Amino acid sequence: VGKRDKSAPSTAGFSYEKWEINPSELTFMKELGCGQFGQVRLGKWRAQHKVAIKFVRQGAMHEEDFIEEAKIMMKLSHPKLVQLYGVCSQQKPIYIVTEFMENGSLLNYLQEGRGSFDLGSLLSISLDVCEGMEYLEAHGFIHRDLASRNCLVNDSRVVKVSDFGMTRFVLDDQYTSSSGSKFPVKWSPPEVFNFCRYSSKSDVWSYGVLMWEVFTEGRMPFENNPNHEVVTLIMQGHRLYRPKLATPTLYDIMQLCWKERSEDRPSFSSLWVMLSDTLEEDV
Ligand SMILES: CS(=O)(=O)c1ccc(C(=O)Nc2cccc(-c3cn4ccnc4c(Nc4ccc(C(=O)N5CCOCC5)cc4)n3)c2)cc1
Repeated sequence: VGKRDKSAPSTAGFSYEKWEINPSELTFMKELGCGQFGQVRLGKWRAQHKVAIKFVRQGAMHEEDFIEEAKIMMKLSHPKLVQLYGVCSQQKPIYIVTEFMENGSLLNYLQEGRGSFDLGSLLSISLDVCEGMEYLEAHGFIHRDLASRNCLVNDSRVVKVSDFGMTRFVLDDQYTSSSGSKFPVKWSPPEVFNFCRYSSKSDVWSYGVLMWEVFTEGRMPFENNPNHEVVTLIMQGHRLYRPKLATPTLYDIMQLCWKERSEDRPSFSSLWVMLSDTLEEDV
């Protein structure tokens, strides 16, 4: 096993591949909630490192495909991405072990803190997510379900992107089929809800909706419209309104993310420059 970052759980055990964690080195603590794959708990690795542990329910995931992909995902490392530490795949259910984020989902954090955010903190949240996505874009990695519910907040109030690429292993077709009740239509561009054509530019569309969630402090996009109505509205050219807390410049940036043609949308790297430039303007 190559030299590993001491802070991240390394397998060390001679009998484990470097993406495998020895389950006997994990202790389980409080439940954090339930996700698409099942229960998530706080845990400790080797008695001192706090970690989040996902227990993958039987029948919820394409497990072999995921284990294969985990080797690649382990290599994706960035301060604004929730770090995958490894998997325990020698038993059922399998475990997915990641860095722990004390303040939970960004959506919950926005809703609980509604009324307490200033423009600077909302912009800082948007920049954190943009930086994580810029790294994925640079590595040709598509998220496929970017939304505030899939971002997490740590105890230093840093926001990180989570569960990137994981939708490819979901077995629930209510979630994977674009007509399914759980498909993220309100975060999807036309080329995705019509043809499932995913790209970093479809992630940019979702990022625009995430910015709308941030500046509305966790409201539901198109809250009075069911998914099928949103498909029609978007195809007719309708878009989300300007959130009160968003300056016209920030709303212009959101609208660039919602250009109908994916090639007309900005990259995450140019989004980062545009957002950073508003820092001077909004002060
Ligand atoms: C994109 S996808 O493939 O469909 C997919 C999406 C999501 C998931 C998934 O596992 N979701 C999921 C569900 C629950 C918890 C997690 C989840 C995952 N994590 C990874 C790192 N840290 C966490 C974490 N932290 C939490 C969560 C809740 C609290 C909490 O109780 N709070 C109350 C008091 O105020 C502070 C917050 C605290 C920390 N929660 C992840 C799985 C698959």
